[in-house]
Amino acid sequence: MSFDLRMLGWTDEFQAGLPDGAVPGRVARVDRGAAEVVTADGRHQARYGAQVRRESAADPIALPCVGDWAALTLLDEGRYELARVLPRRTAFVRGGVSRDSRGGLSGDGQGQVLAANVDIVFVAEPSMHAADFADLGRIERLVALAWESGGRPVVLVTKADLFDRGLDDLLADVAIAAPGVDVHAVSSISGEGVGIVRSYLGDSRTAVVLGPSGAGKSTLVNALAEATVMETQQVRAADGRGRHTTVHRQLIPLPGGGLVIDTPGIRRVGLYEMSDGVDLVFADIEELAAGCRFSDCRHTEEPGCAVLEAVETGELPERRLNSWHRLQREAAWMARRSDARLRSEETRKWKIIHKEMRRSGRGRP
Ligand SMILES: Nc1nc2c(ncn2[C@@H]2O[C@H](COP(=O)(O)OP(=O)(O)OP(=O)(O)O)[C@@H](O)[C@H]2O)c(=O)[nH]1
Ligand SMILES: [Zn+2]
Repeated sequence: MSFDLRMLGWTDEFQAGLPDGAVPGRVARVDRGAAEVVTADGRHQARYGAQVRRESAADPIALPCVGDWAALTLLDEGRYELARVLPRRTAFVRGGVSRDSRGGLSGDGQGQVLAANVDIVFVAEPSMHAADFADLGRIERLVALAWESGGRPVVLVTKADLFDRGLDDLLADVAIAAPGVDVHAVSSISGEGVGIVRSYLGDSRTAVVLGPSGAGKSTLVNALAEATVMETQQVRAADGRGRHTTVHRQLIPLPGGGLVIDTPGIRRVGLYEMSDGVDLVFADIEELAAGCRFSDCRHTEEPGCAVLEAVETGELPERRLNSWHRLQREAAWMARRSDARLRSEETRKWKIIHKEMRRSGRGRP
């Protein structure tokens, strides 16, 4: 089997970062200490070289992940070694990482990259979910994550065929929740919108599909792939197998061009904490907050809260403030749960707050 590297997303930019004599390959799956890579002449298992082992021991952010482009060295025995990860264009990172001033990633030894070099982030939100309508707050959260990754978010209102009361109104609401982001209605059953989704994957771009369980992600990927590359809920229910036992392909080339990355980590990515992205999505609230009397105002019941005032006057939809509160709670919860380092910081913060309270308490008449 042979592959045209360009069809796998190889660009001049990556070519420029390839050391002389190295063979380029794209990571399709990772295991401990080794990766499955796709090169121009097929699929190979490649063990990590000394540099990768050294760098990733210091900071797991340097570990190869699905979607990475790698420089491979051909060993004598015809085997490949993964010598180096080429600079990532975009990355979904979980925990402990921030972007530096140049937009690059700098880890603190805690982060993990879930997928790399993703160009398009489809945020799939079902128009109808059981008896519920689309959840605008969830769209905001996933769009925030998409921006944080460096990829371009596109919102897909899925299962559009199930929605029988004013889809245009719903799409208009979604557009408000995701400013500056394209929004499309999609039905994998009727085929509506599937062509539009495909059009984003021109020039061999790489996409992920984020969204809650049951949003129709697998069904959509199967429609794009024109084949069953992923098991949908129906199939899983039918054969009674556990939902997460299925081993499916993680880097899926589509017949019409473009690729989709799907890994268990990416599927759960919506649960992870986020910081910068939330600020971007809630720039309106951040701006209003500058007018609050207290600089650490939580916009709940504080006197002189400019955000609550804006809700009262109708300037800020109350739903948006509620979303912001929920995101703050979730982010704090996830951070507390997933990161012992943050946990100790949290303790320290509360110690300072309590000390501060005692101090100001003493100062009162
Ligand atoms: N009516 C309708 N049903 C759909 C559509 N897309 C998916 N479904 C159904 O919705 C259910 C869930 O679809 P999946 O594709 O498995 O959803 P998923 O987002 O991959 O779910 P997880 O794998 O749990 O994350 C299945 O029963 C699908 O047949 C659609 O466009 N219209
Ligand atoms: Zn406030």
